[in-house]
Amino acid sequence: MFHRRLLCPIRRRVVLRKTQPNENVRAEPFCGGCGRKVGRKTLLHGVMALFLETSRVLVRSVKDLRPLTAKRHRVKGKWAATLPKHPPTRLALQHFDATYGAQLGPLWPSVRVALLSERKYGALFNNFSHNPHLEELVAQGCRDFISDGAAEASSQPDSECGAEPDSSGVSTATAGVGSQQQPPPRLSPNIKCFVFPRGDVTRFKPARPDKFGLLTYYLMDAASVLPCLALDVQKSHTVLDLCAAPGGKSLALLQTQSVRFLCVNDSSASRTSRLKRVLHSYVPKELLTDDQLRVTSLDGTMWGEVERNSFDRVLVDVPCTTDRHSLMEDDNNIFSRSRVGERRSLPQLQVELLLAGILAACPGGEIVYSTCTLSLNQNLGVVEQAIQLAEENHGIQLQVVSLQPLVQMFANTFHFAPDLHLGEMVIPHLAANFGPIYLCKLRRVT
Ligand SMILES: C[S@@+](CC[C@H](N)C(=O)[O-])C[C@H]1O[C@@H](n2cnc3c(N)ncnc32)[C@H](O)[C@@H]1O
Repeated sequence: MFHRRLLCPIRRRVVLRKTQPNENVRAEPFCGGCGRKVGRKTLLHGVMALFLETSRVLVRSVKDLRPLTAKRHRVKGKWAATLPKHPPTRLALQHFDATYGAQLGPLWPSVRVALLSERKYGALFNNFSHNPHLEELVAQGCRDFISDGAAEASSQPDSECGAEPDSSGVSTATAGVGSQQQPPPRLSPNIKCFVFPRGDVTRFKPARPDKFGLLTYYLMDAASVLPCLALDVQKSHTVLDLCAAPGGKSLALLQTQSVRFLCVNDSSASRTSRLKRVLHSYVPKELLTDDQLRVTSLDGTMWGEVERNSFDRVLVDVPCTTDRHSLMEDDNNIFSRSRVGERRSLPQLQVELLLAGILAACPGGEIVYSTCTLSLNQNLGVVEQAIQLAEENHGIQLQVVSLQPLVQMFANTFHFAPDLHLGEMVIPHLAANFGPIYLCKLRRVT
């Protein structure tokens, strides 16, 4: 058996890998981490990605960049028998090339490289911990993108979207039915999410517990905070998080310290247990009492049968193709051949969940729908269908609330997809590798 050093542009580390046995031609290089073939083009992209990550040089010598050349072997290695013929990650990439290539056009190659590269995290600061680490984060070069965005927006003159600025310079407008003005969202000063600057791919250290055992920050895709900001939770609101596990967004909502009552639900029992663990690791016991928090494990599509017209705010963060995960991990991958039916029925499940969320909101209440996929079928398609079904089957009228003010506030932190006619989408970019996150806000008129 021979081993060669190889640079994997997907896992982006140099690995040792047994070369393929019984090959007498020049083999394609393989990634030792994920088992994928690595073409020269991808290899180049990987090198470029590494080059951008100047602070984290993983290439130890020029030899590392050489493609793997196979040697002759007589014995067939075991690994060949266990390697799946069609790894789900490769099926996912083929699927995305076909659909997103057409959808995003010239943007797709750069989004593709970013999706295949290491994602960037944000540190959601835990206000409930006795936290001496704020200065530490700032000293490392991190900045709170939320307060920075709000400060930048307040220093700008009136935005282009024709909306009224509020006292803090944040503004909003509605599109869709009636296209009326909306009261502007007021971002809670309590919610802070730290990120390293553009192009800086330094990793956060794992959060440490404070003297009471509460962790000081929660690492999550910083773009995942946007649906929580879009929800615009105000003092004394009741909030439902319909698909809540593992709990990053629930935690972000609690950080606002405005929620009077939060109901967190997830149909998966194991993920609900994880959600409870997260809440107990970040939130003091006295804030987790039954009159402030309810944890349930129900099928969210049935929520309308249980509790209607109740909540001021509803977050519907649905299960989706989780594009990044699908490209990186073969385990539990929705593109595996055994899960084709489940994947195809996702948009139907998403429509049912959004409709249940709409029914759970009170008239005048607001609903935010979000996913972590670039798929039009799972994003705009679902919202359009849910709006139609709400009207036809339940006589509920909805307004689409423009999120342009949020986009303008955070344009220096995230890359947003241009020209979406419904909702907004953060698209991955090598210099700011967050997302994908799609979000769309609806307001119940009746
Ligand atoms: C994208 S994840 C939610 C992530 C979560 N909001 C967060 O920020 O940590 C989607 C969740 O939906 C849950 N789910 C799937 N089908 C569901 C259903 N019918 N009702 C409620 N939850 C469901 C999954 O178990 C999964 O935890």
